[in-house]
Amino acid sequence: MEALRPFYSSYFSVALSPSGPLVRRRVAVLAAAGFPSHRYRNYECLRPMRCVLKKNKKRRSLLFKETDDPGNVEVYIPSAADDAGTATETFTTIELDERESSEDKKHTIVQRIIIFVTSEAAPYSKTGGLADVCGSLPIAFAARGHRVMVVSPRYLNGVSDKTYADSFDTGVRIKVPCFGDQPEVGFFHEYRAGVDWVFVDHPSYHRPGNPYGDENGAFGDNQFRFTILCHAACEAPLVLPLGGYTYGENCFFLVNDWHAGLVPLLLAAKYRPHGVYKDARSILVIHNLAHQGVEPAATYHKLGLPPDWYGAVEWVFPTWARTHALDKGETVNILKGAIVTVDRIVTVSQGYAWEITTGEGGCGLQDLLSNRKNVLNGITNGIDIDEWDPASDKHIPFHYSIDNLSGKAKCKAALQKELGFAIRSECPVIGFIGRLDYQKGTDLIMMAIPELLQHDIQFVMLGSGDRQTENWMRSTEFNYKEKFRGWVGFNIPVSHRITAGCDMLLMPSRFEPCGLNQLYAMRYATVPVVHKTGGLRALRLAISTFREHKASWEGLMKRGMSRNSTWDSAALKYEQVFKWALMDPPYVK
Ligand SMILES: Nc1ncnc2c1ncn2[C@@H]1O[C@H](COP(=O)(O)OP(=O)(O)O[C@H]2O[C@H](CO)[C@@H](O)[C@H](O)[C@H]2O)[C@@H](O)[C@H]1O
Repeated sequence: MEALRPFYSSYFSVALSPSGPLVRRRVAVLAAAGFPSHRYRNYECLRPMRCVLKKNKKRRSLLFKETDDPGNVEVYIPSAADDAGTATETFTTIELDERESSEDKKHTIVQRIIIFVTSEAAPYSKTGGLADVCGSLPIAFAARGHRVMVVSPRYLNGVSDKTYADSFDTGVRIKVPCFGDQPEVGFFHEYRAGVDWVFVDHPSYHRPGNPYGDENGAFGDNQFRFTILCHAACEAPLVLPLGGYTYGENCFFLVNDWHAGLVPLLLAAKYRPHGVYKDARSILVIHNLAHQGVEPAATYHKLGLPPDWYGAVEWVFPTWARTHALDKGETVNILKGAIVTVDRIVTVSQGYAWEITTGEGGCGLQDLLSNRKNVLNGITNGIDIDEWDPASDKHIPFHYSIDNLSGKAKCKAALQKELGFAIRSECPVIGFIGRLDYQKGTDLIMMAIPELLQHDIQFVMLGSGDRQTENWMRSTEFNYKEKFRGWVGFNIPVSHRITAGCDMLLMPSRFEPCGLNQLYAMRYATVPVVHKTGGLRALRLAISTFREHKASWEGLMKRGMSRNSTWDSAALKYEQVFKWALMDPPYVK
């Protein structure tokens, strides 16, 4: 019996084993045993088997023992009733398929240990595109053979609670030294799609509203909430025995936006002086530079950093940006601290990587970012093609594909009906989905709507955020019942139905680090109209093309649909960045 190990821990010996063929052999055993496919990584060589396994949803534990014979592995597969798994006599010897050993040789990806730190990750928590990226890129990495953990808060607000239902309490509690105290946090865990989803638990994450605020505005203690997230994320790889093994120190931290920005500072100031994380690397992923985590300088001592590290986060606003005569402009800026300590920086498109080094796009940080140009890269986001697929989307009433667009017309009619518009195929339906703020150019829509609604169009707007814009949406709907619907709120199924049912998606963003909605729209044969091509003037051209040049319009729809926006090429580029990060010693030793 001592040779037996429960499946869950053996899984991670699979994942961590440096020996390729052995890894493949054990994974092949899991597949041959009919173990649900989401329990092991999506190695290329298993694809043929996965089709069969998808039907087998039954959860069973699996024990195995190694044999000296390299061709065979003995596995114990208890029946459901027998799940305690104590009998040893039911071992079965499984011979490995030849196909797999030959495929082994092709698998050349270097496995990395990757820790995402993020304030939101879909489907658990979402207010925007950050969640989409942190919900799907980790899965893409895991599918490529990396060991991946995503650390985000466990927000309980009565609405999202059910999304955490499959996570369990690891029982691990740690105290994080910050804010003049030792707040205790717990860790919940779910293993899904090859990724360890780790949820940091603390009472400050349990309240109504979204991750950052409620109807009264941003939460006043966000600095505290994300400081404990960063401390907890640094501890997670060291203290959580996920599947029996901790992730360990030799990892890559992918820190997303300012909420995770304290991580590289903690690695440099708190851990490395004590010999911990000496070989780890951190990569800052900037989704949106407009938010930097700026608070009064007096809050520095709360962050849990040594006093002599103040300079790293110190940020003095220029005189013109100060609010009153006594304001000295002295603040701490978490994102700035990350920029000056992190090993590498990635933005979510190449264009944005350049923009943030300019006065127009740098949000005050352009000089610091320019200084780090040699480690700054842009990698365009991909999209989750399982979640956003018009051929199988569970949120839309009819399905369609590039070969048969008839379902799209039905989705349009269904949307018109749902919104209370006249069901008219010849009338262009234009949509907008997004946060209602300056970045997304919603004020431009507000200015243009009276003129736009002179045309024979139907316009639907889904979004929440700026209170004034929300009120404007309500009153415009009241005044233009036939032509305008304002859906105030955050609703994922509605966003899918709008994406599928509209002819055009309007995105008059002032700046867009990458933008996901245009990628989703194209995949749904919905033509995006964006600011850069002439903004709302381009919309008039789009409307006349829709009406008068049906063949060109269909060509546009199909070209959009056939665009490859999967995560594969982005993941490959991130792997290159990992390689580069290791070529240099840690930026702050
Ligand atoms: N009211 C609502 N109801 C339902 N769903 C809603 C919604 N409002 C927004 N969404 C959804 O939220 C996501 C927003 O994606 P964006 O790319 O516009 O991201 P955002 O600007 O938040 O993030 C930043 O990060 C992303 C990711 O890197 C970058 O693409 C982007 O340019 C950058 O500004 C989409 O999935 C959209 O459908």
